[in-house]
Amino acid sequence: MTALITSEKLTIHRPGTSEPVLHDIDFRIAPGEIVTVVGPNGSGKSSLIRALLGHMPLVSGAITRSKALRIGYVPQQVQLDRTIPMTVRRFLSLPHWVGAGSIANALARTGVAGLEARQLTELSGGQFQRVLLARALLHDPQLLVLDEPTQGLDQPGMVAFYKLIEDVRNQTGAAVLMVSHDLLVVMRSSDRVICLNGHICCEGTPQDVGNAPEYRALFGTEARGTLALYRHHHDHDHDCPDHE
Ligand SMILES: Nc1ncnc2c1ncn2[C@@H]1O[C@H](COP(=O)(O)OP(=O)(O)OP(=O)(O)O)[C@@H](O)[C@H]1O
Repeated sequence: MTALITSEKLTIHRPGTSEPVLHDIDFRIAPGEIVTVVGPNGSGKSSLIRALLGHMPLVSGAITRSKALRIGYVPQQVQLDRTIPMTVRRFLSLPHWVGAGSIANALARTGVAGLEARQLTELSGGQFQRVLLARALLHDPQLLVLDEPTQGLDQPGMVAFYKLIEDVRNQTGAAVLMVSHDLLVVMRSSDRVICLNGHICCEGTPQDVGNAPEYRALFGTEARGTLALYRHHHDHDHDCPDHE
């Protein structure tokens, strides 16, 4: 299948220096795929995202994006002055006007229907992340790029959010490229995981990566055990609503 974005031997430096942040990154994401990038702090996850989006200069290598690719991006840091009054409706209509129907659909799709008139300052962390996701969905993206989308959410909030991402993928067919620290839950909903530390240490299915010595060296064996826990297949019922 034709990839939405590929990179070959991608190398980038820390801005203004000749110090490599990432080197020799071969990457691809296909339509409908959920790919998660994990790695320690400073391992270059956000830099990879920014480079793939064309926001960072390449030192060497090449990036190819499919023609007229529609991307919905939620950056790691959303610069918002939360003291300035702004309704959800207004936020979703910036910088381009968006019709009421599209706003209502996007909010419904992300599980926060009816919040149009609420002030951003009044939203909980989980509601705000869902509003950000709704904003990224407004223009019918083929690729959703989410850099640490569950910051500030508690464990049930994270699990619910990743479930929502899976639902969105299933409903819209959009591919999803995510950066996350939430090893405990994020890998469960991924088709493919890339473990980064300046270069690609290992990649593959969540199970493959969880078993990889490179991954275990970075995150320890406990992460693997937890991953196994989250990947297991249930053949019984119980009362926990977030647990499939
Ligand atoms: N604008 C910048 N100016 C200087 N150095 C930068 C800049 N952006 C990133 N870096 C450096 O590049 C390296 C990779 O940073 P990056 O944010 O990509 O890592 P990360 O894996 O996303 O980290 P985290 O998990 O902490 O978000 C770090 O050493 C960081 O200090």
